[in-house]
Amino acid sequence: MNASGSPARRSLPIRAVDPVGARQEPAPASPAGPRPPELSEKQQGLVDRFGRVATDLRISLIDKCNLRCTYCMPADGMAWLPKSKLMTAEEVRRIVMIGVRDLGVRELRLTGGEPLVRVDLVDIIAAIRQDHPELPISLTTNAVGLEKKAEALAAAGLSRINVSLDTLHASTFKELARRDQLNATLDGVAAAHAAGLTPIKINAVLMRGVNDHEAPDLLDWALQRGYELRFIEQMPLDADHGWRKENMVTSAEIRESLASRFTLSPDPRARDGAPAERFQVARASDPGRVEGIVGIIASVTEPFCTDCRRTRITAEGRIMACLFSRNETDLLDLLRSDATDEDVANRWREAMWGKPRAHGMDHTGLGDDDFVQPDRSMSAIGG
Ligand SMILES: Nc1nc2c(ncn2[C@@H]2O[C@H](COP(=O)(O)OP(=O)(O)OP(=O)(O)O)[C@@H](O)[C@H]2O)c(=O)[nH]1
Ligand SMILES: C[S@@+](CC[C@H](N)C(=O)[O-])C[C@H]1O[C@@H](n2cnc3c(N)ncnc32)[C@H](O)[C@@H]1O
Ligand code: SF4
Ligand code: SF4
Repeated sequence: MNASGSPARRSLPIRAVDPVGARQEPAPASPAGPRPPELSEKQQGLVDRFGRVATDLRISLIDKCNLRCTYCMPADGMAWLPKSKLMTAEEVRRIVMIGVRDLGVRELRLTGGEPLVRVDLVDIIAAIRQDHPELPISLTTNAVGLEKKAEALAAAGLSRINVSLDTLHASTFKELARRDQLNATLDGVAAAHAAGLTPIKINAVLMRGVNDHEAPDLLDWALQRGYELRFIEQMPLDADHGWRKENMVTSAEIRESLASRFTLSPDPRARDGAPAERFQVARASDPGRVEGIVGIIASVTEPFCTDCRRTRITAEGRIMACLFSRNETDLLDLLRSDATDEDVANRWREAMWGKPRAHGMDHTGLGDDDFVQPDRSMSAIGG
């Protein structure tokens, strides 16, 4: 046993990799390819075959949602996981403990589905915070119902939130999210701001002919409130499988639309593995005065997979090494057996070792002929 009372861990062989060089090479033939010399325990993080190291853990707490965004969920007919198949609060806590203590995880994102739908969300956050006083814990949410929960979440130890908001018009919200909840979302964001869950980031997916003309208005709204807006290129992760590359609003188009009112210049801060490319924003009428930051997450036209630092666990406890993985690795069966933390960590390492190079394949190319959309929608993976 070690000092924390857990069974001592064996030293595992993990490939010694050159992150930069490895990214230039073709994908290894198989995840089970030659194994590297032994590294010390501390180096045994979530390393993959391409030298990337996952330090950013994203856990989906629930597959259910109270909205039905067209780019994510179907209008109806989605089968929810039974409660018995969802990770319990204690299981989530244990996974985070293993990730942080043994595998080099440095930040945690809780997502879904809609994480606010999870009744024990505050308790989950409080328990994780108790274990990890310094861990950045963030939440990605649609903010419906956040108005009543923001203070409790902040008190439990949540660090910050990202809120999805695609439009400032009630009718467009109803069309996109198939629910009439714009005001609930706006009230939720304001409450989060008041509770100090900052910096607040706003995620907007632009859909051609629906809300793509709103880009400058959304940015204006976010700047006035001190929020960091990010535009997201739509990815093929909709339950209806209706995504078409030619219909997607591209990063280039978004920048062009913003240029009607704003001047963007690259944010000098290092990107540091973040999906969003950030720009400093000034009004075209006053280009010398930077008013805030806007980000563009161009997963389709400017992929960032070479610097991916993410590891995901779905609500039913499966590791998805990549957002587009078609292979999943079950952790819940281990968690519900008498397996040790070391067994869990080893399975997690193995799963991440086999992480695809990009977009679930050995190359980037959402929408290419050989790209296969995962069966799961974004809501069922954990965005
Ligand atoms: N291709 C790809 N896109 C991702 C991934 N993770 C998140 N995204 C996209 O990025 C969007 C924003 O994600 P968020 O959960 O708000 O957070 P983030 O941008 O990852 O992180 P922060 O900036 O640190 O708050 C998601 O809605 C996805 O569309 C990923 O692993 N791969
Ligand atoms: C799946 S949601 C889960 C958390 C929460 N329900 C929310 O909407 O913020 C997480 C993020 O995924 C994004 N998303 C969903 N489907 C997407 C798609 N097809 N392409 C790009 N982003 C998508 C949403 O805009 C949201 O910001
Ligand atoms: S994007 Fe978030 S809010 Fe919209 S349907 Fe998907 S899970 Fe729900
Ligand atoms: S598509 Fe996969 S490899 Fe690329 S950034 Fe997302 S999770 Fe990472």
